[in-house]
Amino acid sequence: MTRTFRHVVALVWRAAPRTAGLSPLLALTAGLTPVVTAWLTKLAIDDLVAGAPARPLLGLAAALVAVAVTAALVPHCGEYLRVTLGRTVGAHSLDRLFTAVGRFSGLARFEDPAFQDRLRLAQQATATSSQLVDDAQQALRGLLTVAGFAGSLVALNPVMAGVVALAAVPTVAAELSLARQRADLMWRVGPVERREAFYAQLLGGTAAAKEIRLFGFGGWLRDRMLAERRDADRAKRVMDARDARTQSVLSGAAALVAGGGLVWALLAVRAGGLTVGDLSMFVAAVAGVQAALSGVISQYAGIHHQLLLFTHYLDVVTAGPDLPEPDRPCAVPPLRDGIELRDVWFRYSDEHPWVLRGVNLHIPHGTAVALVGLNGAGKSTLVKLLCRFYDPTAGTVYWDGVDIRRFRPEDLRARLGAVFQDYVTYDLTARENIAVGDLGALADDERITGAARLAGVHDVLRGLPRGYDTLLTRMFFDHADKADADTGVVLSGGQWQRLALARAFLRERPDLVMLDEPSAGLDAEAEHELHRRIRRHRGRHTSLLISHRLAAVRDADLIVVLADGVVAELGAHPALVARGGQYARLFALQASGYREEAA
Ligand SMILES: Nc1ncnc2c1ncn2[C@@H]1O[C@H](COP(=O)(O)OP(=O)(O)OP(=O)(O)O)[C@@H](O)[C@H]1O
Repeated sequence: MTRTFRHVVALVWRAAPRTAGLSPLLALTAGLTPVVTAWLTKLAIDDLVAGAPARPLLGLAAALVAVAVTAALVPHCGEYLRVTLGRTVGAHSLDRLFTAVGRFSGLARFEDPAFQDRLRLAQQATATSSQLVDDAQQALRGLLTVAGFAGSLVALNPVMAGVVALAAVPTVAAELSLARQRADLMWRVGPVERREAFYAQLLGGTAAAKEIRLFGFGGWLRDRMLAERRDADRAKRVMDARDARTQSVLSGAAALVAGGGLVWALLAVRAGGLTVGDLSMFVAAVAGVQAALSGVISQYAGIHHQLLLFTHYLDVVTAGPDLPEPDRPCAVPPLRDGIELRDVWFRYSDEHPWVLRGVNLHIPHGTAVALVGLNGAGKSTLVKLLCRFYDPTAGTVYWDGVDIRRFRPEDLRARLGAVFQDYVTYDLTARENIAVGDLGALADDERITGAARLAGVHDVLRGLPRGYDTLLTRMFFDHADKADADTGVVLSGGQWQRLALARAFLRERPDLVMLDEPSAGLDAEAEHELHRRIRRHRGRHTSLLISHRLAAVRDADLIVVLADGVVAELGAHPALVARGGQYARLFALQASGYREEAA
């Protein structure tokens, strides 16, 4: 916690040094105002009782007015500073968080549920950092009030200071214990609330809307969501009851101690040991210290909770690289000879089964290689290894004879083009959906339309209500313009797939293009046309095509059949058919399907 606290202070200081410097000054002013008011009141009462002349009295009254005006203004300035500081710190920490996330060049960390949980909590920390600033400021202010009263009382009458301290003890003890319990509760309830949010998202989002309605399992999800909510509420109710009980006992005890103190002070005034002004100071100090302390302690609870969230934030921003980085990275040369996988073994983690069990494969430069195999054979995994999203568990991938671990991942990826099986449909305009393949082309109409033409989607995009600048989502509309078709459209599955292809084609002259089932969403005619275009575009570049439709890969220079984690068959289509192995069997099966359809 101390480490986190130090980091948070440094973060706040870096984000907004001037505002961060001003905040304690305001807290100091706000914290000491009640103490100064109590002092001035005590002095005025003592002067009154002693029958002092009007001038000093008027002076004290003027000072009281000035302090009252300051006390009225400071909270507004403080609120403005607090909100500003909170926003600046929030934006700064969000920037740092996602800069750190962007540095993770592999995928394994993102697929780890514990990391996902941590990232969510870290994001929460950045979103609520203004609360942390607020709590810290309020706590500082409360501490100053307590210290001011305590110092004044010690100077005035140490016995009185002792009585006030005694009045504060039950408050401190109970509030501290409650604060810890509340922080613990938030921690325990967090995962329950996240599960509730997950079910709510499924029930209200578009992703599962079709299946929920078709299969009718909305009620089942709702029950689960409500069960999570009930669990969280039950835990909170227990805490609320404990809170109410403790607070009642506490308030009673504090009132008793304060009342006892008051009796003692009254008797002391009567006996001449204290002045009437001292009595007013005593009353103000007891009330001020008790109020400030209970505030400080509830703010402590808030700070504790926020610091816990920031611990996750720190874990993410200080995490080391997820893939080993080369000490002296090599430049990635243009591919000349080819890519070689030598005895590559891979599994997603020690708990997962082996996916690749010693793959040996040479992808010669300038050839069209097709990768085929049954579901789960490891084809997409192999593509991900070529992009270095993971490192092989054993074995090596060579790029013109150089181990790809000696390159910076971003340099290697700059030479690749790919369409993944699970390509993304971005809720952006058509132009932006293509341009994310190479943001330098965002304003370059020729390149954008060229890529779209190649992917066979240009006519569709040109015909949209706002052409390439049409938003490809109905997500961001408010109620007022939802009937206006110009505000956004939804594409078909095949059209989206072509858009993803255009994104990959945008990158100029990649050394290796990988297409993982690029035509799965296309009709047969469109698929044929697409492959014709890809072949034309490929020119002398190396390509790796994954497809379950073997007719689409028969023209490849080299067909690789992946089975049981190894390369089971390798060769051109005629040779593989002649060999009569798995490829020949699958090809015959698919061909007979088409023949039957034709018949
Ligand atoms: N991120 C992952 N974490 C753990 N296991 C994974 C992950 N991705 C894939 N797998 C597993 O690895 C194996 C190979 O998956 P992969 O997607 O590479 O197969 P594929 O040949 O592309 O299959 P398909 O033809 O169905 O697309 C499968 O058993 C799959 O469950």
